[in-house]
Amino acid sequence: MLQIKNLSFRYRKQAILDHISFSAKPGEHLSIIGESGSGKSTLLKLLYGYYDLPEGEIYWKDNQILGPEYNLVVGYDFMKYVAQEFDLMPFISVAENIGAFLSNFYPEEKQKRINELLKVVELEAYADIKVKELSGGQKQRVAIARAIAKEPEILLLDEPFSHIDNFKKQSLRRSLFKYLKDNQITCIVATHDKDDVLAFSDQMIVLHDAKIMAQDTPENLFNNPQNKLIASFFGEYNEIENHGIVYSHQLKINGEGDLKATVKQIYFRGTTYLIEADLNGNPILFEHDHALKFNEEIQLSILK
Ligand SMILES: Nc1ncnc2c1ncn2[C@@H]1O[C@H](COP(=O)(O)OP(=O)(O)OP(=O)(O)O)[C@@H](O)[C@H]1O
Repeated sequence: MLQIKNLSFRYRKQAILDHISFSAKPGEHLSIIGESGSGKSTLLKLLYGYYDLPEGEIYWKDNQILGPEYNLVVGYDFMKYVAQEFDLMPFISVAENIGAFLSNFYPEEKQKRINELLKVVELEAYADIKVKELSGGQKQRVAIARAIAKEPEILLLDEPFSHIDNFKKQSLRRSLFKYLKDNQITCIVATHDKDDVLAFSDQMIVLHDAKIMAQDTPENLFNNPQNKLIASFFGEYNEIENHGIVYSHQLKINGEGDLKATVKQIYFRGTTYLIEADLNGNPILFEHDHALKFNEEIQLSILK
């Protein structure tokens, strides 16, 4: 079990994290979300032992995670951290980077393991290419493969797919997160992307004003967003008098609906159109299966 007890941290005067506590079981997938600057990366660095803790404690099983004051070399063998700036060796190949920390004692085993990792991050075709010749997204995938090469017990991922294009992102995400679950590797992911969370996380933590604003399963937080910050992570939403937070997909055109609005903007979104309408002088957003006309009068009802 990963246990974070009463952790507080500041860089200078401003509190970045203020009495944070949570835990994660072996094999669990936990996401940390929050606005830019809310302390997600700082929290991952603290979990890794990158900084000394002024207050609070972090444990993995019976090991206390300690900072540079106690450890000559930052980090622990059972934990790997993939930062936003991945620290690779540019002049050697993708395969050599991935295998850099694997034992040379059994070369065949090592090659087999490298091939398996190349497959997880879908880089088989790039095995012999030097890392300096890769794009940012390809480098990110090498960094992930290298981090899981020695099967850590915990993997800390900071925006793991931020450099990866949409063509690759979906399948890579499924492949990596399935690999981590199958191998019972605890995974803590700092992310801005709901698609990293919804289908994969066992629990999610929302950081705001240096505190944990909410902690629950993605399903519960999605279904009952307690505030606008949480709703905005999941998608477009409205705040409607007497109804509270209503996602755009929860509004439907209905001749008997009691919300009378006028269409003002239409945005094509692929499977649906996002329509912005005027409701008593305030903008309201809803999804619809086809485009509507500018200034068309409509009636909406809420499906919750
Ligand atoms: N080394 C540092 N020295 C001083 N302040 C720092 C340092 N690193 C981060 N900060 C500040 O701490 C706050 C939290 O930063 P952090 O990188 O943890 O946020 P984040 O939630 O990961 O942001 P993002 O989503 O943009 O990556 C920010 O205000 C940032 O400016």
